[in-house]
Amino acid sequence: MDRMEELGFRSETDRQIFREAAAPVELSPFGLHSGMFVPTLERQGTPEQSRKWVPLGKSFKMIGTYAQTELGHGTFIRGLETTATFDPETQEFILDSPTLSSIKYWPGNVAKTVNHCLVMAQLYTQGKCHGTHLFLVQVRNMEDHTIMPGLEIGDIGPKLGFDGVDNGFMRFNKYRIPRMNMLMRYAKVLENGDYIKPKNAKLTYGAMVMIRVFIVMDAFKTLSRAAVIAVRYSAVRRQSELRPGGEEAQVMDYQTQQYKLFPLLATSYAFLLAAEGMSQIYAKISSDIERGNLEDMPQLHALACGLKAFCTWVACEGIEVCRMSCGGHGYSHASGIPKIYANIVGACTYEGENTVMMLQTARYLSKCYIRGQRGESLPELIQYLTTDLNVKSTLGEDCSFESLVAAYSHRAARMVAVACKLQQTNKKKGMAGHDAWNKSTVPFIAATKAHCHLFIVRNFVTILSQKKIDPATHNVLSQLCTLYAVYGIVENMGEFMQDGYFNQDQVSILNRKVLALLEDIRPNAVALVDAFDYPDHLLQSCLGRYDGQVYEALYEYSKSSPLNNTDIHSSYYNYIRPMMQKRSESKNISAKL
Ligand SMILES: CCCCCCCCCCCCCCCCC/C=C/C(=O)SCCNC(=O)CCNC(=O)[C@H](O)C(C)(C)COP(=O)(O)OP(=O)(O)OC[C@H]1O[C@@H](n2cnc3c(N)ncnc32)[C@H](O)[C@@H]1OP(=O)(O)O
Ligand SMILES: Cc1cc2nc3c(=O)[nH]c(=O)nc-3n(C[C@H](O)[C@H](O)[C@H](O)COP(=O)(O)OP(=O)(O)OC[C@H]3O[C@@H](n4cnc5c(N)ncnc54)[C@H](O)[C@@H]3O)c2cc1C
Repeated sequence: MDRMEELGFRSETDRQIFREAAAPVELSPFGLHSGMFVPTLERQGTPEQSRKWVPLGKSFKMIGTYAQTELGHGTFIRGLETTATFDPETQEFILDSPTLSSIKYWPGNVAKTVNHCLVMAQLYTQGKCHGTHLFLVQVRNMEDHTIMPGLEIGDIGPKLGFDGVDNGFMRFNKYRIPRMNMLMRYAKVLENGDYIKPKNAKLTYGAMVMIRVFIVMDAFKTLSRAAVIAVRYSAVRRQSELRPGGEEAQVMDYQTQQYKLFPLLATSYAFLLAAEGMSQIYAKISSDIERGNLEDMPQLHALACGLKAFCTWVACEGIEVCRMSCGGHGYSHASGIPKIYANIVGACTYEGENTVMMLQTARYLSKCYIRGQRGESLPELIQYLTTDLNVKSTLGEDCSFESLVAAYSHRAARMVAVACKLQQTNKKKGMAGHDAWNKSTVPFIAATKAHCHLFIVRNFVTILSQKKIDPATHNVLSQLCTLYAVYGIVENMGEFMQDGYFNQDQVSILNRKVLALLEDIRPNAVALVDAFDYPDHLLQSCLGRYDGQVYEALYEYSKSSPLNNTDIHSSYYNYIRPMMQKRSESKNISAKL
């Protein structure tokens, strides 16, 4: 922290980049403090509360996290069981974990690091429950870091990844906090216990929306790092004869290797631009919300949920492809890829389990579809829902951006319509609304993925058509954008072809185009990953080193393995030799084999 002050890093984004450089591939134990705890104090506290607590958070006098999930509930926030009951006599809230399943479980850095938490709890006052609200809770003594009386806190144990984060459990036993520790920007409890409700109960969920937006950028960061490693390694690795009798080929010259990696390279660029676009939309709508204009809150929620789920699912699948494309060395921690995967795959679960998030977006699409059918106006990003589904593709050999965006719009509009019609049919069959919904959620998930895919393709195309980029760079980026879109069609052809939108000739054009683009991109592949400019220190990879000295690095890495500290390991003396001796004694086996 002091070093960041010395270097004059003021913006949180710069500080985040510094933290990543200082502790590459490990997640900082202060990520949640800076990424959730402090921003939530700023956005959900009253001006007075923010003025009091935010400086303490930013100076790390107060170190916090976001404690919402419980043993029994993570997804269903309204089902959380931790209670915060107002006591007007003492002007305090009494926090309690009334059941085993109500124990807070998973909150990052709660086990050993933080001294405060933002706790999501069911608010009770005057004998009535007003739903979940956020409370600032001191959990450790500020002098000696001991756990405050009335709390049980511990670590939840080893996880798939996230080793830098001490995810913990926390149990409240009638734990008292001051009334003014409830974040009261939107909802309030007055001294007499009266509850003042917020303009919208979901304003309390704002911290999660913000992090979901950040996670879209994380999906880019992690996928692009894996792509850098895999593409650089594919340029260095020579294996097998491409031409009989010739020298062993760079594995990057195999068409299959290109088909594995170049679409992921294109996806990395697409996700970077999508993350930037999502952040701009978030900045605009969240500032409207802060000014009390909640009109676009549903659109922001839906977009953040959908992109967070879509991008993390695709990134995690892509990182695995990158790992496997590096053969055996990809499976070693020396490659750097397993750690990337282990740390990001949790994002398919945290900040909203992906399926649940997709269904939130689907719910929004369902409502928009109905509005569109009534001829009501729709937000710009959703207007494609009124696309004329009788129109067929005009795609030609050039696979123009316009024809590609039209294809993605048609596919998404068609699939949303299919899901909505199933929902409506279910209702007409006499199903209750919730059953009609549940029995159409599989097609809604598919439709929502198509919706997100359209957003990313359209965003990529829009930026290429709007930004001033030198012709040579524009040409390469256009190749990547076309590859991203054409590859997405080829890999999901059934969804594009179900209503005959493409004819057979157009399908052949697309299959030829994707292979031609691999050849177009091959000469620039290494330059395109170098352009991300990740230093070796950040990649922590023997395979993805900028200098390409892979085998030297692997050899040094292996020699540094702790198992090599001694020639003979203690297990020989403790287990192997006694076993061998026992065998030879019992079966007169000659010691000289
Ligand atoms: C300032 C710069 C800082 C930079 C610093 C660097 C930061 C870098 C960070 C990047 C990476 C971060 C790493 C993170 C590490 C891991 C940390 C993990 C933390 C957590 O996991 S915290 C816990 C997260 N938990 C969840 O997300 C729970 C998910 N569940 C829910 O959100 C809700 O339960 C629900 C949405 C699924 C359902 O809610 P509910 O039942 O109440 O609502 P309904 O489905 O019935 O819908 C009712 C209507 O409410 C709308 N709605 C719901 N949610 C929202 C929302 N959030 N906003 C707006 N509107 C919302 C629905 O759309 C419904 O509306 P309708 O009109 O009635 O349809
Ligand atoms: C690495 C990591 C870090 C975390 N950090 C934090 C933290 O700092 N703070 C915090 O509070 N929490 C944290 N969490 C907890 C996280 O937020 C929850 O695990 C997450 O919200 C998912 O909730 P759940 O565990 O209840 O999953 P569940 O919802 O129980 O998921 C189980 C299955 O049920 C399905 N399902 C659930 N509801 C529905 C539905 N309505 N429709 C269809 N299917 C449904 C899901 O799709 C899933 O397949 C973290 C979790 C992880 C993995």
